[in-house]
Amino acid sequence: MSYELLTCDEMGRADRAAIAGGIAGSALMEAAGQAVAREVVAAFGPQPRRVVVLAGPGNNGGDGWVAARVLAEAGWPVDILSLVAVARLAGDARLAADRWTGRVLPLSQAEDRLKPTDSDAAAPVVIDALFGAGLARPVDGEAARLLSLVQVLDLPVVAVDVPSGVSGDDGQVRGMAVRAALTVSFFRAKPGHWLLPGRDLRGRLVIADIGIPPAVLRPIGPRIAINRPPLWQAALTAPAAGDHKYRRGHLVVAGGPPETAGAARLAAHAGLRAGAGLVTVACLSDAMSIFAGTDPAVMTRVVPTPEAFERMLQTRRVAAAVLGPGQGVDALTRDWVRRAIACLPALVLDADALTAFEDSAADLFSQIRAATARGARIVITPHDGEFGRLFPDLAADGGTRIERVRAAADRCGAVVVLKGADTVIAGPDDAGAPAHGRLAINGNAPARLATAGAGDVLAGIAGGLLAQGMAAFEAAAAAVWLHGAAARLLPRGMIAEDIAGMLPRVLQAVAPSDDDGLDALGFGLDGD
Ligand SMILES: NC(=O)C1=CN([C@@H]2O[C@H](COP(=O)(O)OP(=O)(O)OC[C@H]3O[C@@H](n4cnc5c(N)ncnc54)[C@H](OP(=O)(O)O)[C@@H]3O)[C@@H](O)[C@H]2O)[C@@H](O)CC1
Ligand SMILES: Nc1ncnc2c1ncn2[C@@H]1O[C@H](COP(=O)(O)OP(=O)(O)O)[C@@H](O)[C@H]1O
Ligand SMILES: [K+]
Repeated sequence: MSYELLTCDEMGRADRAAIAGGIAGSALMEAAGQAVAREVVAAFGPQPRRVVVLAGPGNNGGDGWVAARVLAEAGWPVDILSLVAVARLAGDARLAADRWTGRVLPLSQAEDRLKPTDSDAAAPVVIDALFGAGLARPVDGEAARLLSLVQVLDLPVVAVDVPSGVSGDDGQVRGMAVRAALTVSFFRAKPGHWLLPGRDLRGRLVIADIGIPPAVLRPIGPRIAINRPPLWQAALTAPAAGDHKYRRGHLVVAGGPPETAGAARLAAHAGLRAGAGLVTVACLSDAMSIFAGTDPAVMTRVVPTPEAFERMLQTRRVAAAVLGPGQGVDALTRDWVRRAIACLPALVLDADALTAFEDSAADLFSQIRAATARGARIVITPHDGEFGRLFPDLAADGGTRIERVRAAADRCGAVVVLKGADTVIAGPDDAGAPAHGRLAINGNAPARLATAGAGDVLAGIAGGLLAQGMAAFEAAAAAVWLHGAAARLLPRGMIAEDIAGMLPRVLQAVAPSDDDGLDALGFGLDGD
């Protein structure tokens, strides 16, 4: 199983390298089209069913012509609607079209042929081979008309490479796209298969081997990956015989005022579950009874002044801290954050610890940079709203989600976890920094995680992993995946408090260095 994701440009380079290495482009296209046909048969066969191929002007269309021929040879009734005349096709796509011996329907017959007829046992299957990696502008005109017909008729769609109109680079829809039941792509998946709305529109994803040798990736050096355990599994620490609780890592969670104390409680509990040896909530005296009276394994320490907080961080063998959940958007939070950054080896800044710097983001970033320069591991975990407060220019006009998170990590020097349904984790592109420009897209989080406090749990998990010494990028990516996996084990109706309780099962499953343990959870590594 491969975890790298290739941008359309990187995929093109892989393609060209394979061709330069002696594999004919037409052979790659043949393999791609055959894979599409094979998946159509597997999903909709074995009884032949009427198929309509929508073929575009480039190589994506070429794959469609090959699939059409292979299906027709297997006895499936196939029609082709081509966006351009065959005479206008070039290269491998032209070769593929020239091998088609059936009819090519004029676009004026599209509606007639797409509509289910009385003689159809089932609605026709549409192979969407209009545009793939070469999508250059919004889909409009005839292509949009064809896709609208498919959408209105609600036909089952198999997309070649990506649903036409979805950008392989960022999952955004340019113009229009229709939802596929199945997408067959080649060699490696693309970021657009995993970022919304592309992830939603692509349906089930099959990545077919079309004979491109993996060695072509070496000079390309892909830096985007789907967030899966092999990315960080080796960095998880297991309790060792000689451990005591301080050696496993002391995590401090900043506790806020009584009315929002639940957030820090969730984070503290999750930090313990993630494996911190001990967790202390630091708070003012008015909240002490709340923190002390709840989670028996979590300790509480009253720190009446910022100086007392700093002294505690310096004298209690603190390995990491989580600041922000329910802490309050005020000068006191800023003060605690500055002191924690200045003296701790590892830190998660979430929620209020980010919002409190809305008007002084540059100040926060310069402190983070100074700390990471001396080796501190810092993770920030904004949702889109918090991200917009710290990076208003990037949020307003920062390109794709990937580009935005990358630019944010470069600017602030921390590992950035941009939370959402398709959480993205990015490390800064500093030469020599351990995270050096790496980026992971998470795909395992169920929508039921959109519940109050889920983010506090995530911050606690990340803090617990940092406290055990994990590198920042690995800890952040692992936390996001473990959080999603834990939620997936819970039924609808789950609330934030339930998540940490599933961590033992999830951690047990990912502890081995192979993937076998994951099967025990009841969900495999494929698809999502
Ligand atoms: N890489 C690999 O390893 C392999 C890749 N393979 C396949 O190749 C696909 C990439 O092929 P590709 O580069 O020819 O691009 P493709 O997606 O066909 O689009 C380009 C054409 O569409 C046109 N066009 C674009 N946008 C448009 C719009 N909105 N509205 C109208 N027209 C628009 C554009 O026109 P132009 O911009 O030139 O005017 C051009 O004619 C890839 O997705 C995969 O399926 C396989 O064969 C096996 C190996
Ligand atoms: N639709 C969704 N699908 C999957 N995960 C989601 C979805 N919505 C939110 N999440 C996840 O739930 C958590 C919510 O965090 P956050 O926005 O900070 O909420 P809170 O402050 O209430 O804890 C994040 O980890 C986010 O990635
Ligand atoms: K397509």
